[in-house]
Amino acid sequence: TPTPAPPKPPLFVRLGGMPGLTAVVDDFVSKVSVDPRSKRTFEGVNLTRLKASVVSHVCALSGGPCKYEGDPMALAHQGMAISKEELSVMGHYVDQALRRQGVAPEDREELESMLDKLGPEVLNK
Ligand code: HEM
Repeated sequence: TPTPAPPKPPLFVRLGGMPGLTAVVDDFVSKVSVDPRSKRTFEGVNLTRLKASVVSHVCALSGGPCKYEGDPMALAHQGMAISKEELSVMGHYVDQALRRQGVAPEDREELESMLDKLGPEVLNK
C-alpha cells in the first residue's frame, strides 16, 4: 500500500520559525517605511514596536505559538486611507524578503495569499 505523505509542518515553521519570521518582517517593514511610494503613513511610527506587533500577528496567523494582542486590522489602519498602490508596494517587499530569507516558493505563496485576504481590511479605511 502507498505510504501517505507526511503532514506538513505549520507555515510558521516553514517560514523559519521566530528567527526566520523576524528577519522577514524586519526586512520588509524597513523597506516599505522608506520607499517614497509607501512611506507616507509611517511618519512618527515606532518601527521597533510595529515590527514586533506584525511578527506576532503573522506568527499567530501561520500556526505559530503567538497570541496577537494588537488592534484588529481595520482599526489598526483607521484614518490612513491606504491605497492599492501602497498595498502593492508592501506586497513587493514582502515577496523580496521571503526570497531573500530562502523561503520555498509554495510557502511564499501560502503566506502571500493569506496577506492578500487581509487587503480589504486595510484598504481605504
Ligand atoms: C495585508 C496587509 C497588512 C497587514 C496584515 C498589516 C498588519 C499590521 C499590523 C499587525 C499592525 C500593528 C497594529 C497594532 O499593533 O495594533 C499594523 C500597523 C500599521 N500598518 Fe499595517 N498591515 C498591512 C498593510 C499596511 C500597508 C499597505 C501600510 C502602508 C503602506 C501599512 C501601514 C501601517 C502603519 C503605518 C501601522 C502603524 C500604526 C501605528 O502604530 O500608529 N500597513 N499593520
